[in-house]
Amino acid sequence: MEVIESMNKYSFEQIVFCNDNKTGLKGIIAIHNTTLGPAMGGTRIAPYKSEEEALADVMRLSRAMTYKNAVAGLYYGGGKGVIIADPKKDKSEALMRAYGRFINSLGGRYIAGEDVGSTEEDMLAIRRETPFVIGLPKVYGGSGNVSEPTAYGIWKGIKASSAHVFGDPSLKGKRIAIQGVGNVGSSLCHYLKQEGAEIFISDVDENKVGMVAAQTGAKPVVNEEIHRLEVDVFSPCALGGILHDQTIPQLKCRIVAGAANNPLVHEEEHAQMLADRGIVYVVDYVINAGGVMCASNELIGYNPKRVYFEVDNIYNKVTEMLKIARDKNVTTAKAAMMMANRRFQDENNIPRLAYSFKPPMFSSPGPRINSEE
Ligand SMILES: NC(=O)C1=CN([C@@H]2O[C@H](COP(=O)(O)OP(=O)(O)OC[C@H]3O[C@@H](n4cnc5c(N)ncnc54)[C@H](O)[C@@H]3O)[C@@H](O)[C@H]2O)C=CC1
Ligand SMILES: O=C(O)CCC(=O)C(=O)O
Repeated sequence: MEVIESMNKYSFEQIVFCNDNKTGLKGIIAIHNTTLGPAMGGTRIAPYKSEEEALADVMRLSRAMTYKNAVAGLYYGGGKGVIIADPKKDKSEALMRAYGRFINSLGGRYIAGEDVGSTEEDMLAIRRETPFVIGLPKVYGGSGNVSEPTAYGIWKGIKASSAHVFGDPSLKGKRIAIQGVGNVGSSLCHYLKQEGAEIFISDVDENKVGMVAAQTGAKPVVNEEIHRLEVDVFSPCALGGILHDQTIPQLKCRIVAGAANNPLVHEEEHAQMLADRGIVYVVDYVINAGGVMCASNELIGYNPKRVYFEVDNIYNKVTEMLKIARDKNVTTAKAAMMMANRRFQDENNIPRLAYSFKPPMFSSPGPRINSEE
């Protein structure tokens, strides 16, 4: 892959490759755009098969953060990090701290948070090296696990899309299929259960399916079949890249709305394909902003009441996106991009907060790191 060529094509500002022989850290930080403020986004830890795969993932995730933060009304730009490692086997505090030192060297241009494979404890390890991290445990003044407000936002977004498609936001009796019952998917099930929806779930991890089914009454489905179910809403809450030329024709739903980042393999082309089939696609970065809205609150003093008040607004953002798409006869992907671009125009004359953010260094002694350090 021609890296700078590719940065140029998608208007990336900076990509940082991180290597630390001592701890085995191999990471990439992609800063897409800092027009609205410092780049903010989670760090994903995954056993990528190649550097190319990791680079492609971090670039795509990073771009989505630019638009997510913009549509959410946050004063942050878009960035993301990836660490090439198996989170179950290869993670250590020393490795996370080495990564934290790379983040620190960027002087606040990138603020890290959690993503798939990283935890609150990992954010705490990073915090020992840099103030430019969010998603800390609650006992350290952080917002804790942000999956709960993410799920709340997904629930609200599904209700908004239901109002648009069926003329009623109520999900009572609606059939909803959720692919992936990890942190967000399982929490979403609880909201849907409260409302009396009929829930279908799948996951590659059978134990999670069993547990969530027992707690919520959701019906387990074979993972390969979940997207083919005849339902009102298909909610992808696992990993991205699951909707493409083969799977889109198999869908039998009216709405696609879930947490997974980048569920479409090709954003525009597959958004069009869904629209052509009469399926309403709720753009990932509009509906799944609850996590970053919550975690970024830490920088102004975490307040759960304010978080839920702000995340509630996802209902209005989804409604607005669907209205733009209908009124202008464009895909929802284009409509969401229009909303993000309007934000960039609105902010053009506002002085940047970007690099004035300097929280104090972390003072707790915390756990010891291993003797290698
Ligand atoms: N946690 C959050 O606050 C946010 C999460 N997201 C996105 O939402 C998605 C879910 O996030 P989390 O629940 O936090 O992750 P998680 O790792 O807790 O859960 C993901 C679940 O998907 C399952 N899974 C993995 N591959 C699968 C496959 N091919 N088919 C079915 N199930 C599969 C896993 O076993 C796991 O249970 C991710 O794409 C993440 O990037 C987006 C915004 C915020
Ligand atoms: O929750 C965070 O801190 C990061 C948010 C993020 O990376 C995402 O929304 O995909």
